[in-house]
Amino acid sequence: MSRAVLSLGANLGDRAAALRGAITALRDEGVLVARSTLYETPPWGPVEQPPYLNAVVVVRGDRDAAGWLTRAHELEQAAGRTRGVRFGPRTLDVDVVTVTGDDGRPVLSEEPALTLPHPRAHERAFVLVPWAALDPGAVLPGRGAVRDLLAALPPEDVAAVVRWEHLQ
Ligand SMILES: Nc1ncnc2c1ncn2[C@@H]1O[C@H](COP(=O)(O)OP(=O)(O)OP(=O)(O)O)[C@@H](O)[C@H]1O
Ligand SMILES: Nc1nc2c(c(=O)[nH]1)N=C(CO)CN2
Repeated sequence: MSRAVLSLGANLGDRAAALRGAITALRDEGVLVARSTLYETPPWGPVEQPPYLNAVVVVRGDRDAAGWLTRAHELEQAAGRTRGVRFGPRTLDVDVVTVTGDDGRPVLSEEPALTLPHPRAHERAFVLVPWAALDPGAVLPGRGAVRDLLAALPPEDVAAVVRWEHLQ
C-alpha cells in the first residue's frame, strides 16, 4: 500500500476529456483520494506549444512506486498519447510527483526511468498551484513545503495558472 501524488497535463485534442477520463478511471478502480480542479496553464519549458490544462490527484492503493508509473503510462496510452518531443505537446501526460510508503516515508529514487520525487516538480507552478489548493499542508520531500516553493517562484508564473472551470 502506498500513496502517490500524480500530475496530469494535456494540451492536444479535448484536454478536459483527457483529464476527466483519467480521473474517472482512478476513481472507478477505487484508488482516488482527492483531486484538484482543472487549471489552464501556459506551456512550461523550451518548446513553443498551446496552453495546457493541468490537475493534481492523490491516489492510494496496493502498488509500489514502479506500479504507479506503470499506471501513469497506461492512462497516457488510453488517452492516445504517442511519444514525441521531450517537453512537447501531448494528449495526456501523467507524472509521478512523489510516493509515500505505508511507513510514512517518501520513496526516493535517482533512476532515470523513475526519479522520485519528480526532479522538476518544485519549479513548476502548474504542479504546485493545484497541489497546494488540494492540500495546503503538502510537502515535496527534499524540497520543502509546497506553499514555500510557490512563494519562491516568480509571481507572474503563479498568477498565470488559472482555474479553468471558472473560465467556462
Ligand atoms: N517521477 C517520474 N514520473 C514520470 N516519469 C518519470 C519519472 N521519473 C522518470 N520518468 C521517466 O521519464 C520518461 C519520460 O517521460 P515523459 O515523456 O512524460 O517526459 P516529459 O513529460 O517530456 O518530461 P517531464 O517528466 O519533465 O514532464 C518516462 O519514460 C519515465 O520513465
Ligand atoms: N503548463 C504545462 N507545461 C508543460 C507541461 C504541463 O503539463 N503543463 N508538460 C510538459 C511535458 O513535459 C511540458 N510543459
